[in-house]
Order: sequence, then C-alpha cells, then structure tokens
Amino acid sequence: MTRVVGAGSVRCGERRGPCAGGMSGFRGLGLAAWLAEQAQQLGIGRPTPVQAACIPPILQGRDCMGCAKTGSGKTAAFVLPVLQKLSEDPYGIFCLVLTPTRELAYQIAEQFRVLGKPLGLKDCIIVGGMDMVAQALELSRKPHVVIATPGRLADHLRSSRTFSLRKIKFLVLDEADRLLEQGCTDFTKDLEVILGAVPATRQTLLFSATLTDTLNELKSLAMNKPFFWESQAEVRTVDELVQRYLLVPERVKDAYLVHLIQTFQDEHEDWSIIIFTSTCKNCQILNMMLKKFNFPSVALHSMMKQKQRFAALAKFKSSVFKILIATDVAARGLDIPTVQVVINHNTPGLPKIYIHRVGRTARAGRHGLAITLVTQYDIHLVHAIEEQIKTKLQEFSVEERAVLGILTQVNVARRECEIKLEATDFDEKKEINKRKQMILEGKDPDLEAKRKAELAKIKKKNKQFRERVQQTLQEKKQLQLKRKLQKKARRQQRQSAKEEK
Ligand SMILES: Nc1ncnc2c1ncn2[C@@H]1O[C@H](COP(=O)(O)OP(=O)(O)OP(=O)(O)O)[C@@H](O)[C@H]1O
Repeated sequence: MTRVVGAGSVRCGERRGPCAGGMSGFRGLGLAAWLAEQAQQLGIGRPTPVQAACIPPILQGRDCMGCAKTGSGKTAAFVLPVLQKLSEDPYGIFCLVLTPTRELAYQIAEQFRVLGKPLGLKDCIIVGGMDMVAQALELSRKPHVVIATPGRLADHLRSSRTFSLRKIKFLVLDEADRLLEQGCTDFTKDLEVILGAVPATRQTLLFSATLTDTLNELKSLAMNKPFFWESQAEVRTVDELVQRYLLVPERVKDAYLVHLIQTFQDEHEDWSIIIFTSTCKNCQILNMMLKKFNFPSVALHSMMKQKQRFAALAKFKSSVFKILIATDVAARGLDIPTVQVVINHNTPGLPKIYIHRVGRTARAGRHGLAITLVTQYDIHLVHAIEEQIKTKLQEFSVEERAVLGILTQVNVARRECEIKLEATDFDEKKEINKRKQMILEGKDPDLEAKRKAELAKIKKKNKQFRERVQQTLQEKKQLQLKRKLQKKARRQQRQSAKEEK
C-alpha cells in the first residue's frame, strides 16, 4: 500500500508498519486537534511508525528512546509531544534539544517554529560560530525551547548566570549516539556540564537511526525505565534507496566522479547531488575542481566560517547550486527532499557513517541512489558496511572509455587546484583552528606541540631502531644463505671432481 502524503510518499506496510489514517491518526495518538491540524498543513498527515510508537509514551510522561531509519520522521516524533505538553503548561525554559551540528540545530528549530506557531513559540538557537553576547541575551529572555550544540551551550553555562536550565521538563538528544561517542569532536566534557545543570526529574528523549550501537551508555541517560522503540526491519537502510559501489583505482577517482556528475546532469533535468569526502581540504579542492568543469557546486565543511556554511546550505537547498560537496558535518540529520543522489568520494570507515550519509537521499518514501567509490584498499570496509546494513551493494556500471577520455584533463585540473590552494592560507588556518580547539579543551597548544614533537622523535627513533634490527637480521640471513650456497657449490665441485676421476 503506498500513500502520497504531502511533499513525499510514505510507504505504509512491512517496513514502516501500519499507519493510522487521516488527521485522526495523530489525534488517536493523544495529540490535540490544533497540533494535528498544524502537522497536516506541513504534509505530516499520517504518523510514521516511529511517531505512532513513541508519541503516546512521551505524552504519558515516559522517557523514550527511538531508533528508526533515516528520513522516517524522528524529529516530529519528539517535537509534536513536546509542543503538546508545552501548550498545557507554557513556561521557559521548557525544553532543551541537543544536536551534534549547527546546521541540524537550525533545522530542528524550524520544525519547532512552524509546528508551534499557533502557540507563539519562542525558540533560541545556541551554536558555535555565532555571537555569544546576543545568544546570552536571548537565553535570558526565557525562550520555551533551546536548541543547542553541546560545546557552545556548555560555554554559556560555564560563563553566565543569566539563565537556568533547572526547570526544564524535556531533554532531547537528537543523533544521541553521535553526542555520546568519542569521535573527532568529543562532546563528553560538555555533556557533563549540561547534565549537571538540568534537573534529575526531567523527561529524556533520545533519537537516532543508529541508536543500538551505543545503547547501554544511552540507557544510563534516560533514567526512569525508558520506553524503547526500534524499527523491526533487518535491513538498516530504506527500501527506496538503490545502493551501488564503483571499484576505482585511487588515482582515477576524480575522473570517475566528473564522469558520474556529467552523466547525471545530461540525463536529468531536476537534480541535486551530495558528494561526501573525508577531509576539509579535499572538500575544498573538489569544489574548486568541479567549478573548473562548470558544475554548479558548493562546499560545506567545518573550516568554513559559520555564515558561509549557512549560506552554502541555503543555496543548495534552494537549488541555486545543484551539488553539495561536504565532509561528515553534513552526514547526519539534514533533510533536503530534492537530493536524489549521494556519492561517497571515499568509502566511510564506519558502517554507521555510511548509513547516515546515504540517508540524505530517499527520505520520507522518496527514491534515491547512493554510489560509493571504492579503491582496492577499501574492499574490507565495504564488507563491513554490507554486514551491518544486511544488504549487498551491487556494482555500478560505467563506460570506462569515457572516463579514460577525460582522465588527463581531470588530473591536470586537480593538480592546478591543489597548487592554488597551497598558495592560500588554508593549511595555516587549519593550524590556527586546531590551536583554538586545544585552548577550548583546556590544553596548552605549545606544550601539546612540544609533547607531540617529542613523541614523534621517540617514534622515529623506535622506527630507526626497528629498521636497523630488521636490516641486521636481513644481512645475517643473507650471509647465512651465501655461506649455504658457497658450501653447496663447494660440495658440487668436490662431487664433480670425484666423478671426473
Ligand atoms: N508523518 C509524516 N508524513 C509525511 N512526512 C513526514 C511525516 N513525518 C515527517 N515527515 C517528513 O519526513 C522528512 C524526514 O523527517 P526527519 O528529518 O524527521 O527524519 P529523521 O528520521 O529524523 O531522519 P535522520 O535519521 O536522517 O535524521 C521531513 O521532511 C519531514 O517533514
């Protein structure tokens, strides 16, 4: 059974479970008429399974952990019941939502704002890269809902007494597993500060498409026996997503990328693509290179100024640019319905990063395509991904001759872009950003640099020692072999002399 709902269609059936019908669907879950009506106006007419399962227990006052596939409506699963509770007893600050990226914070705030419009909802976004004084002022005005990234909110808690989180009713952790894991951005210290500032009696709501990986740590956050809901499907990606891989030698990767984009551009009128890459530098270089080929692309990575990041995303969302080249800062949560294709320029090292990246397409019942470029060194990563998502990736076929035809041109273009970037202060900026981060983490950058240099020295010495040992062993082995051969030769000589006699 397929039903068209608003902007996209949500398939109700095996994968997403039964859906209640019409506006009564949300009403039947216990939501007020005004809220169900407001959701309906946004195309959120029938609850998705995660909404149908989680909204009633949240309304009953229970902690909740919801694990459902990407694009299945987890945001509304917490926004709607929070708004209902807020309407019954409005005060500020009522709800705190934590999320790992700044862009995601703005997206969640928008859902709150639109669904909560009849309430005259006041929200406040607290993320890094924006003016701290203005944020402090907003916080002091007691907004109903605060949506924050942990680092900046913890900074406010450490430095300001103009607001309090002591009375919040709801603490929501969106992309909860990311907030708890110790990845390149480690939120644990900031979370400690935040958890120390919120009341123990709060209701805690945790959502993600990959919650099960950090389940035990998360359970300790939701204290009063949380209601746990997980989508039953074995396959962890959505049915509407076509998943392919393309085995390519490392040095011709970019030619394949250019060929894929060109083909897609030629064959489709209304299109948009997200390309994920591993580093900020590569993101920048790819963007420069694609522009050389006149592709309408824009970059998004953490070394860009926040205003540039927002502008890039806004232009991509409004289709001014059809290609977004991003690092994993855009891998989670972003909801851009027009994205039809995700290309992984590098194979993600972790299956869950793959799940979130490819989940930027095929959302809310729409169809999508994900192509992962795989080099000979990444085959084991593809196997790990396939094992986790319980799906075999099929090979994507490409006309190799066409790729060879542009190979030199693409490689020359890339080299030119690399040289151009080297002439800028990009690497220097990276170094400055690193130092800033260390200072924020309470470390002394100079001391750390000294420590790092010493560690590198020790490592180098150890390596040299290992190499010397290896060389000596090798020489010894060779000497032994030489002697053996000489002995053998002498023996043969003696033998043939005997035979001659
Ligand atoms: N009941 C519904 N009916 C139709 N569309 C819906 C419904 N609920 C949410 N949506 C739409 O589905 C899209 C995806 O929702 P959302 O961003 O909440 O997904 P998600 O599960 O949080 O995904 P991710 O794991 O990638 O963060 C949004 O555009 C949202 O408006």
